[in-house]
Amino acid sequence: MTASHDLIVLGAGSGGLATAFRAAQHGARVGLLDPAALGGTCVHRGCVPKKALWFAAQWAQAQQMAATVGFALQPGPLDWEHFRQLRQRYIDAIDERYARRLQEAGVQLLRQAGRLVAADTIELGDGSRLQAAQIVIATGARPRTLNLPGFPLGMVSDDMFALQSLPHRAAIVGSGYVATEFAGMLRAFGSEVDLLMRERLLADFDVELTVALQEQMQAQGIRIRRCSAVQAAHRGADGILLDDARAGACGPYDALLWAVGRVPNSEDLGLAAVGVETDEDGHVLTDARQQSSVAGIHAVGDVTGRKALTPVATAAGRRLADRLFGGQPEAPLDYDNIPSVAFSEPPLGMVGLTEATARERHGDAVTVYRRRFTPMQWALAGRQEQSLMKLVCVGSEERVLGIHVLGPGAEEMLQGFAVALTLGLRKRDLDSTVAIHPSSAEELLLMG
Ligand SMILES: Cc1cc2nc3c(=O)[nH]c(=O)nc-3n(C[C@H](O)[C@H](O)[C@H](O)COP(=O)(O)OP(=O)(O)OC[C@H]3O[C@@H](n4cnc5c(N)ncnc54)[C@H](O)[C@@H]3O)c2cc1C
Ligand SMILES: NC(=O)c1ccc[n+]([C@@H]2O[C@H](COP(=O)([O-])OP(=O)(O)OC[C@H]3O[C@@H](n4cnc5c(N)ncnc54)[C@H](O)[C@@H]3O)[C@@H](O)[C@H]2O)c1
Repeated sequence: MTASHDLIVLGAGSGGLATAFRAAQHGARVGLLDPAALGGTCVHRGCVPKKALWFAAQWAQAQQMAATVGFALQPGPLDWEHFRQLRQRYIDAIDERYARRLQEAGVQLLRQAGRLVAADTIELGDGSRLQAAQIVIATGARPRTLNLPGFPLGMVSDDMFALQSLPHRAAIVGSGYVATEFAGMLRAFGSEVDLLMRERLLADFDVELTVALQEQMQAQGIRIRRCSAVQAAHRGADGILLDDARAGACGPYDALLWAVGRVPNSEDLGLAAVGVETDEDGHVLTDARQQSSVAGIHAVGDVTGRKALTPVATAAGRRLADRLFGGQPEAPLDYDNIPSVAFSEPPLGMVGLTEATARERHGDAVTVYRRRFTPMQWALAGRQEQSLMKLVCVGSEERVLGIHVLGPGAEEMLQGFAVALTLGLRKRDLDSTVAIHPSSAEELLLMG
């Protein structure tokens, strides 16, 4: 069989699309397979619909604050179905844009699933075969399900975006990104929210900021049950009930969200038969250049189990395509300096190392600066909560290893600081930069 393509990509989510576009830019003949809508999790079940809901939650709070500061308006509930339709229209337009751009780029799009039958051969759902010297697995991940009684009574994050009305009483199991974000959003819309956490909130973030976030969430009325161990869910006369081995009986609830992590879409890809190694959870094992255990087969994005973020999948795919088809030297992704924001209420962002990781690596050479303050817009509206910012530095030069921000604006503020940190930012660079005033971001320049 002669090669039909130079590159075949399985999955048209963030990672697959980025790889396909970049490879086509370099002149490669690219085949892109996906049986589902273009854009994958991020566009249809992740970042985009989530951020739309988060904006709506911000507007719900802005209504309250506007009324407090003297606007003659009566804060009202969100017309959930109207907003869902607006959101869907926005998402449909993204899907259409991708289809048009793929055509313009000369990428052959096949709306089918594929699986490996040899190191250079993909079999499609209809039994036809494609061949290419380079294959990229970008099949993403899906919500984890738990094998416990009554699990189907609850929803996973995908289902949250199809909800037709706001649940009055909601339980959320988990303490990662999805749990924290939905807890904040549902509470902002007026739901009663119980958050049942097995581990600490947002375990990848600096503990000092997650403790501050947890306190603010509790002050907003979110009931947090720590060290939870949910064993079963069942339906009672007035809603869903949970059996928690530590917290006891919980509920009743109108809605239950299992936010207990994600598992890779790798089991139907024929990986074992061609020798592609996976870890015990099914993530495709890759080296720093996205290469799997089989020459010519690569993987990017959530299926690899590395940081499961859209820009990471995109960056990995682009670098891989540059290396394979652009003749560019290897530039492995620096996983230490990936900025990330949890769209909690308020948002929590970080780039670089937490204080704990910095101390593990550098011991007493670490210096920490922090600042707590009430943002002006909150103070005006009578809110007492404080923003918390933290710089983690190392050595006599005080190179900045980590920047952490909890508070309004964190989600926009951190991107520029992430550039500086990547370029080797030192504390004195912040000291000598002229601030923008009045702003929250200037506090990062005024520490110490
Ligand atoms: C609720 C939620 C909110 C999130 N919010 C954010 C956020 O704010 N910021 C952020 O950076 N990240 C966020 N993420 C994470 C982000 O969505 C993922 O990291 C990103 O979508 C991963 O991209 P991917 O290309 O690896 O996989 P995906 O986007 O999942 O794409 C995989 C694609 O592969 C296809 N596929 C599967 N099997 C096959 C097959 N055999 N053949 C062909 N195609 C196949 C699927 O149909 C899918 O379209 C969020 C995730 C969730 C769940
Ligand atoms: N803002 C963002 O960038 C954003 C938002 C959402 C998701 N994401 C990405 O998607 C990934 C998945 O998010 P997630 O929140 O589903 O996963 P996560 O890995 O962030 O958190 C999983 C949570 O599930 C809990 N858990 C696991 N098994 C459990 C059990 N049996 N009982 C109770 N709790 C259990 C863990 O304690 C943890 O709190 C994230 O890691 C992140 O990379 C990013």
